[in-house]
Amino acid sequence: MAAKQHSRRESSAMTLFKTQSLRRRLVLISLITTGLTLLLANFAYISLEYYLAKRDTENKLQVLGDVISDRITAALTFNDKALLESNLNTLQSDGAIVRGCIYRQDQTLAASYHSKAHERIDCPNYLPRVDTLKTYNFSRFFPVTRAEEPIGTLYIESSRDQLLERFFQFLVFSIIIMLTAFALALFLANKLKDVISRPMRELSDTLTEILNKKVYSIRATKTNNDELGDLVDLFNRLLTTIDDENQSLKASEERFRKLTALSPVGIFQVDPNQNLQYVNQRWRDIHGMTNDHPDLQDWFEMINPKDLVNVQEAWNRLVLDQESIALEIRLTRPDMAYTWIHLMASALYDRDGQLLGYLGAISDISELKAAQVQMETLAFFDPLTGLANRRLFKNRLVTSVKGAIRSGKSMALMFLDMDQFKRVNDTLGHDAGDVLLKEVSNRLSNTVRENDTVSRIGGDEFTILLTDISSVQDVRAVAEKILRAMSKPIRVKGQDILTSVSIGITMTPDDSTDTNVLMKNADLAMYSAKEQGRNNFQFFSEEMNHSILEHLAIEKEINEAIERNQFTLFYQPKISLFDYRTTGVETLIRWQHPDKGIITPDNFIPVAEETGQIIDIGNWVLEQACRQISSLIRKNIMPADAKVAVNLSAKQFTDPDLAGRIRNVLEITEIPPRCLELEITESTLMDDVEAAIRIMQEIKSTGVSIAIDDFGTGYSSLSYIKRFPIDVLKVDRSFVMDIPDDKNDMAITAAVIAMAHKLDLNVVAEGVETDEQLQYLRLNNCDEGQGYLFSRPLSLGQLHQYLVISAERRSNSYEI
Ligand SMILES: Nc1nc2c(ncn2[C@@H]2O[C@H](COP(=O)(O)O[C@H]3[C@@H](O)[C@H](n4cnc5c(=O)[nH]c(N)nc54)O[C@@H]3COP(=O)(O)O)[C@@H](O)[C@H]2O)c(=O)[nH]1
Repeated sequence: MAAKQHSRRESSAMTLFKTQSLRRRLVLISLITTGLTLLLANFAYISLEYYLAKRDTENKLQVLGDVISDRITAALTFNDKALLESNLNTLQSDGAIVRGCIYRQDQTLAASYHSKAHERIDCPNYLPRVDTLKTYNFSRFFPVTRAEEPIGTLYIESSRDQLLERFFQFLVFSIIIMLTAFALALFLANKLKDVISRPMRELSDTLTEILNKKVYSIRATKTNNDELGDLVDLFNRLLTTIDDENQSLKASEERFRKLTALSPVGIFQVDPNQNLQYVNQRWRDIHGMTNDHPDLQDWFEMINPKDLVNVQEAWNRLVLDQESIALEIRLTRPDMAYTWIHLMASALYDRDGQLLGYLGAISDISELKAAQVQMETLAFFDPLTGLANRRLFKNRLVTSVKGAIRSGKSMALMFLDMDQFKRVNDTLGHDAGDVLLKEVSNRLSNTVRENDTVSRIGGDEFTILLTDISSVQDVRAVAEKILRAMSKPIRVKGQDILTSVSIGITMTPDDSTDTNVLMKNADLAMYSAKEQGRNNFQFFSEEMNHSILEHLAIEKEINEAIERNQFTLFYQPKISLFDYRTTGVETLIRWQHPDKGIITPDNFIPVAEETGQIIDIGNWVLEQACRQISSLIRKNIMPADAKVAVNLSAKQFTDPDLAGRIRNVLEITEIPPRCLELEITESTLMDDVEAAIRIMQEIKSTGVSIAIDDFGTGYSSLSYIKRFPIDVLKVDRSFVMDIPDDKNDMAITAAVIAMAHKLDLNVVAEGVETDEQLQYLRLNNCDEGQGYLFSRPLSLGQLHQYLVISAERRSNSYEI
C-alpha cells in the first residue's frame, strides 16, 4: 500500500517534472545535482571530521590516563590525597578535560578534579558503572595497579563541546558554500538556458510562424556551430524539403485544377463518408447542374430506374470493396434531357495507404450511343431499301430454321437476282439503279406476309424467307406472284423500264437444315433459273449439286491439263467477203483429254473463268498463238497483213497486268502488233463500261486491234460503242444463223453492219454456214465472214495446208 502510494507520488512528481518547461527543468536538474553533491560531500566531510576528532580525543585520554594512573600508584597506596589531586591537576593543561576522578579499590572517591568551566560536574563518590554512566562526553576508566594488583581506578572525562563547536562551524561554512553553489548553479542553469533553450525557442518560434503564416520559405537562424547548429541546419533542410514538396504539390494541384477545368471529361471526388467533395465544370455541364455544391443523393436520383440496380451494385463494390468500376448509365437531367454517360471511378489513397475517398470521371456518350444505334441500324438494315441486310437475314435464317425444326413445319428460302440490272445501272446511271432497287424492294415486300423476311444481300440480290409453309404449292404461288409483280414496268427518269428476276428456291427441312447448305442450294437454283432464260423460278434439286461436283472435277482436271500440256490451238480462218482472201484467223482452244478425246472450250472455259485458271490458260493461248502465227507470217505462209485473233475472257480483260503481258508477248514472239487482234465479248465490256474503256485504251496503246465478239447479245448501247476504242465488230452467230428465215435477224444484221461502218468499224459475220447467208452478208457490205462455209477450226498443220492451198487457188484465180 505504502509502496503504491510512494510510487504514485513518484510518478506524479515525474509528471509534474515532465510538464515543466525545458528551461525550468534544466535549472531544477542543476540545483538538485549541485545540492545533492554538496550535501553528500559535506556529510562525508563532517563524518570524517567527527571520527578523527573523536579518535584524537580518545588517544589523548588514553595517554593522559596511562601517565596519571602510572604516577598515582604510590599516592593511592598511601592515600595521599594531595599528591593524587596534584596529579589530577595536570589535566588542567587540556581545556577539554571536564573532570578526573580517582577511586580506591573499594570504589570510594580518593581524589577529584574538574575544570573551572565545569564546576558543577563533580566526581561521584563511588566508582560509576559504565552502563549507568550517563554522559554525552568522552570518558574512560583506567585501572591503577601495583605489582599487577589493582589498587584503584582512574576515571577521566573529556568534553565534546569543542568537537561540536567545530562541527557547527563547519556546518555553517558548508551551508554558506551550498548556498553559493546553488546561486552559481542557478546562474549556470540560466546560462545553459541561453545556450540550449534559446535556439530551441527560436526553432519553435520559427515553426509557429511557418504554421501561422503557412509560408514554408521562412528559415531558422543558425547562431551556433555546435549540435544545436546542426539541428538548425537539419531543421532548415527539412523545411527546404517540405517547401520543395509543397511547391511541387501546389504545382501538381494547379495542374490538376487546370486539367480538370479544361477537361472534356467530368471529374468528381467523393469523400470516405460519401459526400461529393469536388466536381469540375464539365461534370456540372454534363449533368445540367448549376448548383455549386451538388449532392450525391441528387445525382443518384437522376439515374434512370433501369440502371439504378446496376449502379447501386457497382457503387457498393467501389465503397465496400474499393473495387474500380466502369459502367454506362442513363440519366434524366434536371432539364429532363436524356443523357448517356460513361462512369469510371476508383478508390483514392494517400501515401500511407489511408483511404482519401473516391475519384471518378464521367463522359457524355449520348452522341456515341446515338451513333451506335444508327450503326446497329446500318449494321442490320440496307440503307437504300430499308430491307434487312445480309447480316440480319443470316440471323433470321438461323432462327427460322430452328423454328421450322421445332414446329415441324417447312420454311422456304428464295434467292432472287435481278435480270439485266447492271445494264440499267450503266446506261441510265446509279440514281436510276437506286430507284429500280427501291421499287423492286417495295414490290417484294408487298408480295409476302409480314412474318416473312425480305432482305437485300448484295447489289441486285435479294432473299426472302417464307415461314410456316404448308406445301410447296404455297411457295410456288408466292414465286409466281413475285414474277407477276415484277412484270409491270417501273418508271425511272421518265422511262418505263421492264425488269425481271430469276428466283432460286430451297426448302427446309426437306433440302437441308444447314443454313450454309440452304444458301448454296438457293444460289444454285437461282443460277439454274438464269440458265433457263431468266424471269423464272427454280426449286433446288440434287442434280444441281451434281453439276457442281462435275464442276469441281473439271477444275481439278484443268489443273492437270495445264501441268501436262494437254491444251492445243485450232485456228478458224476469217475471209474477206469482197475478194475471199484470208484476212486472218481466230484462235480457238481445244483440250486433248487423254480419256475423253477433244474437249471444246464451252465445256471448260466457264469453269476456268470461275476459278481464275483462265488467266494461266489465256496467257498460254496468247503466247502460243502469236508464236505460231508469227512463224507462219515469217515463212510467208500467212499473209503479212493477216491478223491472229485471240479471245480474251472477262477475267483476263480485267487483269491489271494485261497490257504488260501483251507487250511482253509481242516482244518475245516477234509478231507485229498490227497482226494481233483481241476479241472481247460485248457482255464483258458492258460489266463496267468506264473501266472497259480505260482498259481498251491501254490495250490499244500496245498497237494491237480490238474486236467486239458476239455483238448483239450484250445489250450494249450505241452511245457506248461510239466511245469504245475498237476496230472490229463481230456479228453474233445467232443473228447470222437464221438468215434468210428470220427477217428480224436479217434486219438487225443489216443495221449492225451499217452502223459499224458509220463508226468506221470493220464488220465480221460469225457462223457463216450457207451460201444464202454469204450472199446476204455480201449484199449488205459485210467486210468479212467466218464459219463452216469457209473452214472449220483447223489445227496448226491443217491451217498451214489450208493457207498453202488458198494461196495456190488465189494464184490460179480460183473463186468460191
Ligand atoms: N477465252 C477464250 N475463249 C475461247 C477460246 N477458244 C474458244 N473460246 C470460246 O469458246 C467458245 C466456243 O468456242 P468453240 O467451241 O471453239 O466454237 C467456235 C467455233 O468453232 C464456232 N463456229 C465457228 N463457225 C461456226 C459455224 O459456222 N457454225 C457453228 N455452229 N459454229 C461455228 O463458234 C465459236 C467461235 O465463236 P466466237 O468466239 O464467238 O467467234 C466461243 O465463245 C469461243 O470464243 C480461248 O482461247 N479463250
